[in-house]
Amino acid sequence: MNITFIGGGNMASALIGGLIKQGFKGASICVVDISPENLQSLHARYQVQTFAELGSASAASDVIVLAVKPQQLHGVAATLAPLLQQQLVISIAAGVRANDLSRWLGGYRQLVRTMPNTPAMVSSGMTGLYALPEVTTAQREQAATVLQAVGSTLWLEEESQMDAVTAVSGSGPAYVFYFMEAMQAAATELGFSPQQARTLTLETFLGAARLAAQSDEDAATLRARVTSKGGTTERALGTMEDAGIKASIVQAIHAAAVRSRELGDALGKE
Ligand SMILES: NC(=O)C1=CN([C@@H]2O[C@H](COP(=O)(O)OP(=O)(O)OC[C@H]3O[C@@H](n4cnc5c(N)ncnc54)[C@H](OP(=O)(O)O)[C@@H]3O)[C@@H](O)[C@H]2O)C=CC1
Ligand SMILES: O=C(O)[C@@H]1CCC=N1
Repeated sequence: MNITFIGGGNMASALIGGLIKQGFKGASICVVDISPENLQSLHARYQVQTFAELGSASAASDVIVLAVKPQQLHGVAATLAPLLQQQLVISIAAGVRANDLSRWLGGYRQLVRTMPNTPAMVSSGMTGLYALPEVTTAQREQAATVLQAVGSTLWLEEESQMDAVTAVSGSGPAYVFYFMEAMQAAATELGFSPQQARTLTLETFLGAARLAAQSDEDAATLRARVTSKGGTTERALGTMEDAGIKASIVQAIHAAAVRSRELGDALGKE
């Protein structure tokens, strides 16, 4: 399978890194980006083919992944439209609805909208997928092959669910990193070196995530198992509850979903 990425930024580089790790050859991946630095760095890291602009050579792939910012997608789609024949188009852009993108592509319907996340780079991605009704079973499998190569996938029946996927797992790694930053800052304040603070924090996240993944018990039960009566965890969690942290996280994720819908509404007017 030959894949062209249009846009070679953060998310494209995470997906390409994951694909290469899974055995995809750099030579079968093309990247089109307007930034020469991005192209040089991707070529140096993964030996992918690079193009400064989209032309018939770069669009001749089996799969075209649209990996530019949502606000850049309309312009890219207009350039791509005349080059489309039977390639499967996969969009990873937040907010942009499949029917709007299809309209920008001159009515092209072989289109799967997805929402991956950056852990794809280490084969631990989580991707939501939604296919237009015209997408064939073979094309759905093709899309799943690309995204399953870099992690887990979830097909959505309703495109509106994509706003929630974006808010939970698309943006989610950033929430986890934010929590990690706070834990590392606390560990440093409590006397550890930055390296020690990183190890303590990372191993705790990895261990807790593995435990949760392998356990039959839900997160609340696992949390209760750490929380001894009158102990240290109880004091920490009480402090977090008093500060309304859980409610804030829930509110933040709702805000992200609203932003995804807003992007879709605004760009849908173009
Ligand atoms: N980052 C993430 O965790 C995730 C991002 N996404 C989605 O992925 C998409 C890309 O995000 P991200 O990688 O973070 O963004 P980046 O800005 O890092 O990458 C986009 C790249 O596309 C380039 N570009 C702009 N216009 C063109 C063009 N006409 N032709 C080719 N390349 C172009 C940009 O250049 P320049 O910077 O000069 O404009 C930039 O290098 C977005 O739509 C986002 O919603 C989805 C899931 C997760
Ligand atoms: O922040 C964003 O808009 C993109 C979509 C999900 C993660 N990053």
